[in-house]
Amino acid sequence: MDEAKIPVVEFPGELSLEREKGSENWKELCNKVREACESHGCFMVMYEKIPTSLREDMLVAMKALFDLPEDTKNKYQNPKPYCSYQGKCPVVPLHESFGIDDAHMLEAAQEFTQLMWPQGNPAFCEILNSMSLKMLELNNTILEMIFESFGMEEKHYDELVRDSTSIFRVMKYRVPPKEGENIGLVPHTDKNALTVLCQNEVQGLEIMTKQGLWESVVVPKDAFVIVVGDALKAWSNGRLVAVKHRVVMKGDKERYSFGLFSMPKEGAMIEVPRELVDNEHPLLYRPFKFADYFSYFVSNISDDALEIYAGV
Ligand SMILES: O=C(O)CCC(=O)C(=O)O
Ligand SMILES: [Fe+2]
Repeated sequence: MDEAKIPVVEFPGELSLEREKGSENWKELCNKVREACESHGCFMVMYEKIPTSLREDMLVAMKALFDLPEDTKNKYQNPKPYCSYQGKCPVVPLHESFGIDDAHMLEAAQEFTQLMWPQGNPAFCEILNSMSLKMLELNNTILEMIFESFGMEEKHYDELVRDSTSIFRVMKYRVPPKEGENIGLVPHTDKNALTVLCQNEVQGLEIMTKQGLWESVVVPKDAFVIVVGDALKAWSNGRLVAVKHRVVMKGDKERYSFGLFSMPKEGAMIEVPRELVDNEHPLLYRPFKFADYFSYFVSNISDDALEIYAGV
């Protein structure tokens, strides 16, 4: 299998949004980000504002979480689809995950930690909370860059960020059997707006090219992978690509990954801004409530859910 050549964008260490905004460097960076979302629907970011030590702490903390007894992990139930603890799902037997709402808010991180460790685990809570906060900041920065590059009014960005919520997912993929199933996560597009992913050193993420071929994404140790989801694809009138991806396990090491999934709030509408419709880009999606689309997807799992549900 070929290795995917997805763009790598370096965010300068001193990237301070307020200071850099409007500068030529900043504009160049914004264009790079948008172009990557248009051509590939994903890219990698080197982002020094999340220190290596925090990433390492997160991976150690996650291992302890997944090492808890099955009964304890099963206590985590969340009414949102795909968020409750998922252990032995027959479709993806190697996959285990938790989806935690708004873990960047201290109370949410505390509540989750308390459920898993009734005797307390302040270190876990602190790591979970600060990692999700920093990943949410990165997510919002990238959204802002996309808006800037489209030359759109700031009010759109404000609306999008104000009307969004996030889920922090922690995932473990078991070592595959020598012979037999090695799929870690089935092919899908993310339904949310934008995803920021991070993983341990075990590779396995694959993306589908526009030609329909699978390519492996080799993620460098310090990189974050950014993935465009259906909500952003629809909002951008199809200009940004919601890339199809999956996880395939090989070798004899467990894979751990975690991701920040930002998405429109309950009740929020996705509507293509007028600026993104013209003769060359006729309107592709009608306005719709994200939550309704998500419910539609959950009950009609289909690769073309977005086109069927919101296509004009
Ligand atoms: O584990 C990964 O790297 C990818 C996870 C993913 O695609 C998802 O949870 O939607
Ligand atoms: Fe995904």
